[in-house]
Amino acid sequence: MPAMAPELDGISMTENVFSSCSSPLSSPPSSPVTVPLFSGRPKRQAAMRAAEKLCFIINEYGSHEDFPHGNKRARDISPEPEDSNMAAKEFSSKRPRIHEPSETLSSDNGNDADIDAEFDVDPELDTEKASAFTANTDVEVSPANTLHITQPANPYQVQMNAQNARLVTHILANLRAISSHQAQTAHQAHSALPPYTAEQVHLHQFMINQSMAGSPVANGPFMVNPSMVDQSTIDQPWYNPTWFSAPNPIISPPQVSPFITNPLPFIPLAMIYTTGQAAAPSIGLPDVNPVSIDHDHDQVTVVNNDQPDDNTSAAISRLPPRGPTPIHSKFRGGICEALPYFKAYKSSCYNVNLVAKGFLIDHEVEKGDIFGETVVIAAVGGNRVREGATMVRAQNASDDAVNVRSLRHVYDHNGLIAIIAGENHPLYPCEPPAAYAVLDWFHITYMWTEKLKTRGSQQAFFTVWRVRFEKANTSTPSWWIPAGHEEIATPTTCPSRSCVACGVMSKEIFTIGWFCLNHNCASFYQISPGQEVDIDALVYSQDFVNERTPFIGEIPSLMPDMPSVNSDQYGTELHLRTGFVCPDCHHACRRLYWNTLRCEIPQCGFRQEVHMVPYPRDKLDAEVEAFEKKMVNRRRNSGVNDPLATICIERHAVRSPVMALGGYIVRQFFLTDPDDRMIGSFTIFRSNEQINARAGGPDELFRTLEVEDIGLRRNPAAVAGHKLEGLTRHFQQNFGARYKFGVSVQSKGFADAPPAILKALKRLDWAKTAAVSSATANLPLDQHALGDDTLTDVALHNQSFNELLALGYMEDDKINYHDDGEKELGPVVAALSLGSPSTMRFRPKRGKGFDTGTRRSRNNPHHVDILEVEMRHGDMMVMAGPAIQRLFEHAVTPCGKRRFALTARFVDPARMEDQADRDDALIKGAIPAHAANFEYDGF
Ligand SMILES: O=C(O)CCC(=O)C(=O)O
Ligand SMILES: [Fe+2]
Repeated sequence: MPAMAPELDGISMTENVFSSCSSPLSSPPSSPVTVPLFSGRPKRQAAMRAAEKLCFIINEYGSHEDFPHGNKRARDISPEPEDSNMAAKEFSSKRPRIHEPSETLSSDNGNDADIDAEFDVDPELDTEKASAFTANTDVEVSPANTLHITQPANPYQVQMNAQNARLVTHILANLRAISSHQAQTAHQAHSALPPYTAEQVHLHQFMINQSMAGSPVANGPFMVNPSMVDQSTIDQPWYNPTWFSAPNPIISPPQVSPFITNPLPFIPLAMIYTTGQAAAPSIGLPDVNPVSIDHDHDQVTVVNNDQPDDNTSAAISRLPPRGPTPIHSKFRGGICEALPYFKAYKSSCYNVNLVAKGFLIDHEVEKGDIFGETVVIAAVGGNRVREGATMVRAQNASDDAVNVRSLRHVYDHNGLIAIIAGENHPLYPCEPPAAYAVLDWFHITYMWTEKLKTRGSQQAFFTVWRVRFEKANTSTPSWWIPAGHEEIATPTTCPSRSCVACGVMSKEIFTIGWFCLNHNCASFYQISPGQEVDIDALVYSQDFVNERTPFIGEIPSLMPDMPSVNSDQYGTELHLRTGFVCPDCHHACRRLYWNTLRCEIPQCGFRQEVHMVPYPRDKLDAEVEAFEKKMVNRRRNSGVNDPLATICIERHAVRSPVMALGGYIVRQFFLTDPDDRMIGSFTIFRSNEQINARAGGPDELFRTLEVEDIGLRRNPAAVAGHKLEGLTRHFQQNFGARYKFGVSVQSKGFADAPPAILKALKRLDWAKTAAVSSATANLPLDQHALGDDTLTDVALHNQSFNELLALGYMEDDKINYHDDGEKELGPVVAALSLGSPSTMRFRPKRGKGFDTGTRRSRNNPHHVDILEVEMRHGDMMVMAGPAIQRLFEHAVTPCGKRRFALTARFVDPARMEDQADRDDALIKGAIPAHAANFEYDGF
């Protein structure tokens, strides 16, 4: 087990300084490297673009000669999310010189738009980098579909076609990862890494094949040097020798053994080659998390920087942990939803009012970090700066950074903090039992600043804060230490001394002797006056590592209480909306279902009903009263004197007079395009007590949905199945034809829908007809010809709805800006609001030519809202005109603890690509005969 290697480059194992990463391979690939891909039908454009991208990345991230030892481009790896696109954009701006043997490479089936979309090509971009690399690069496409990519000393041949474009992207990601490895190993000790298991190889092949789905696999690229495979694993029942040599690799689901926690461990493609030569695997320490999730909104925004898997440490085999984890999770969302002491989706430190509560240690590790049995040392602060296409930790840590202040508070006040370990921590002492596992409660025994070298630079330095955590309860064994590998350390005391220059006390933490660790002092890192410490020579002293400081105080349980409804609660309050730790298997679970707590581990099967208590009328009234007060102020401040809208830019939301339709008070707004042409209508139907109280009306529907299980659940909205999977913030159940809107929601046919759903559908059908007819009547004559051509097409607008999406919102849930403009959708969308009041806002999309002013949000300028409408219990709204969805986006924010929205659309089977989908839509969208009992008359 590499982490246990006794002596590494003069650093003893008890010091734990970077010991786990190394290469199992020694021989560099011979030159030229051949990256054989698939042969098949040539597609000139795709091949050329892929070649360009390859050239760019090679140039940017290191040549093949770097692979085994070089680190010249190491700082540029693992770009921030947006940067993977940037790289693609940069490479495409200037093309390498390309020689085309025209006789064989006709672009008969080329589709540039598709290819550009695939590579995020932006031909406008021009950068110095791109010109620098193109100057040195020649690409030749040979008649045999082989690309010869020539740079000084870097000849490549790539056989490719249009279909393997994605695979090329995959390879490029790996090339970068390999550079990452170089950067790290340059600083790290080397020891033999166990070879990959046969299973891991197979999994990787499977993953590549998945990404190649649909392409003709004529000549498989997957040949693995048998010396890289752990021979003892190849006689496992799932082993198939053809994985390692077959020209047509098996495409079958991998059989995941229990010891691989992530179903698709990421094994660097560079180990799969045909030359018989080995390249170094990527087990480096990526700089940044490749996927970032914005959880502030209901629809999480995930920016995927790389392959959705950064499981680079999967290739390291370690001993199993000695004991079970107190709490573990497959998902970061599970940890954040279930644990009160860690709710940081992006940061490593979670604080409440500047007091740190939980700390995540994962792949972002600096030299000198420790993951030990009792002591954990981690770097914090040291802001990242952009270096080329990458963010690197290079700025001095600020004393005022929130994380630093929050940790400092725990240190100063002798508090406790929970540590959670991510599976990619390169120093994980055991086989990580889960993507995330709670270690224990720790206290902070020292905080100091250190000087580190900027990656890839011998001269540049930056300071980080460093925190030494010590396990609070040392009488219980640490589960993460494999049995038989317990520490044998005699507790010591680390000497400390005050600095004569600044008076601040520093511990003597390094073997070379004492020096000042206060980065604000002139003597910082001066071993003697004027003499700088040699950073490369720094090794923690035994006295420092083995120092033990008993924790005095009570140590709470790590296990949070199960959410349960008490007498004064109703089931949808914020604190009941959280995840939970499964009492049976201790998996930290997200709250997936509206009225059930279900463990996310299928084999566990834990399930507990949540008793949803009907939300009392007086509570709803109180919500409306508070909402009303807020809105009155809003209207006053925005200068809008309208009983239904609080924001209204008249130019883009032209108001009709207030009307009465059925029993409702109705206001219609015509939304306009940048040239002031009316392109759609938005109609709000204000309900009243009489309408609400009628049989089959909103009161009855609300009461039914409150207690009936209609299947509401949250669904993955981003990187489904990945540990960073993002769920929608609200709960959904679709009825009728399936509505594909980026969130994967299954649909129940109307024949199986509860009466409440069919009743709502009939009401919405009525509202649609009423809204569209009055819009046609209200639309000024001179706008008929100017507007979107379908705006006045009543027949088109009158298609009966065949789909209804039920949304459930608990306290604080919402739906962020989006459009309902999927290509299968008809031009009208109608919704019925039940329960807590809410606002619905519209704003122009970016890049559509609107000039309404912008609002800065998280450094992203967004157009301001042009319309904000209030929706209360029983109200209905209708959006009509497809251009509304093309030009505007809308968001809904409920202001209360329980709201349902029932939104109906027409999903056009004729516009579905797949016959099976068409058939399904026709069957599920068919309105059953008994729905005729629920016809609605508008009162
Ligand atoms: O919650 C609502 O009222 C509307 C939801 C919505 O915009 C949608 O379902 O697309
Ligand atoms: Fe919507």
